[in-house]
Amino acid sequence: MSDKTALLLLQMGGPDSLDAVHPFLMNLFTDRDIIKIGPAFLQPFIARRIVNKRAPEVTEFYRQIGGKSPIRELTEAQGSGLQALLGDRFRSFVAMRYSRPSTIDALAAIKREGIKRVVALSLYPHYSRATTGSSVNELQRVLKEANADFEIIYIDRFYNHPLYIKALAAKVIRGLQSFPDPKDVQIVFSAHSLPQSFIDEGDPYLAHIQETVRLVMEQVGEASHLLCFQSKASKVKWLEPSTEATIQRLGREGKENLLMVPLSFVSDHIETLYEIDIQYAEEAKAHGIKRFVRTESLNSDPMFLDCLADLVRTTVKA
Ligand SMILES: C=CC1=C(C)c2cc3[nH]c(cc4nc(cc5[nH]c(cc1n2)c(C)c5CCC(=O)O)C(CCC(=O)O)=C4C)c(C)c3C=C
Ligand SMILES: [Fe+2]
Ligand SMILES: [Fe+2]
Repeated sequence: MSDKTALLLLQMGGPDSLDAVHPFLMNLFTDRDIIKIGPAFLQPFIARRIVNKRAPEVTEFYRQIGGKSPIRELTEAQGSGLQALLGDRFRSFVAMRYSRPSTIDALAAIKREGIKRVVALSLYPHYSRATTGSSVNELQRVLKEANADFEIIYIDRFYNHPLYIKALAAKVIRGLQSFPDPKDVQIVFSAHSLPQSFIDEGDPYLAHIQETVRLVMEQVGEASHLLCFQSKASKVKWLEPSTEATIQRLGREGKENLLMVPLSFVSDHIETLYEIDIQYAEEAKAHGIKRFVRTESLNSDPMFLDCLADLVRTTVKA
C-alpha cells in the first residue's frame, strides 16, 4: 500500500494513428452520454453506419494535422508538469474516454502502484454531461465492475478559476499584440458547440462558457468581441451562431483582422489544428479577412499548470 495520491486526468482522447480513427469514432458514437441514437440496443448498429460514412472524411482531417491527434502526448505532459509542481506525494495518470489509455488501463496502473486515493481531475473547464459527465460516469462504471475501493475526490469544473482566466487572458493579449493595430481587431471566442437540447435540460455548459468570456474580457479590457460555436456533429439544433457563419459575416462586413480564441479545451487537437488553422483560415481568406490569428492553446503553459495545482491543493485539503 502506498500513501501517494493519484492525479487522474480525465480527457476525451483522440486517434493515435489514422487506423485508430474508426475505433475512436465508434467509441464516441456508442456513448449515450454524448449522443443518443435510437433505442440503446440499436445504437451500436446505427453508430457503425454513421462511422463508416464519417470516418474517411475525418481520417483526411487527421492526415492533414500529421496523421494523429496530439492529445495523448499533450495530456501526459500536463500530468508530468502538474506532478512536478505538487511533489513526490502525487503520481499522475491519464484516462481517455474514447482512446488509450482508457479508464480501465489507468485504474489498473494506479492499483499496481498500491495507491488508494485518487483525485479525478476533468480537463474540460466547463461542465457538460456530454464531456465531464461522460468521463465521470465511465469512471464510476469501471469502479463498480471492478469492485474497487479507491477514495475518489472529484474536480469537475474550473471555468472561473482566477489562474485559468489569467492564463487565457494572457494568450488573448499576446494574440492582440501580434496585430499592427490591436484596437482594430475583432476577437472571436469559439466554443465547442453542443445540442441545444442539453441546455434546455439544464446543462450548465453555456452559462459556464459565457462566464469565462466575461471574466477574460474583464482582464483584456475594452475590445470588440463575440462568442460563437464550432464543430456541430449531428443534424439536430446545436448552439448558435456557428463559427463558420460568423467568420463569413465578419468578412462581408469588411472586418480585416480576426483573433480566434478557442474555448472548451485546454490543449491542441483537431478543432484547433484542422478546423480553425486550416478550414476556417481558408474561409476567412475567401471572405476578405487579411489577418487571421489563433491564440495559443494552454497545453503546458506554466500559469495553467499553476491553476491545476491550485485546484488539487485546495480540493485535497478541504
Ligand atoms: C456527437 C456529438 C458530440 C457532442 C455532443 C460533442 C461535444 C463536445 N466535444 C468536445 C470536445 C471535442 N470533441 C472532439 C471530437 C469529436 N466530437 C464529436 C462529437 C461530439 N462532440 C466527434 C464526432 C468528434 C470527432 C471528430 C469529428 O468527427 O468531428 C475533440 C477532438 C479530439 C481530438 O481528436 O484531438 C474534442 C477535444 C466538447 C468540449 C464538447 C461539448 C461541450
Ligand atoms: Fe466533440
Ligand atoms: Fe468536435
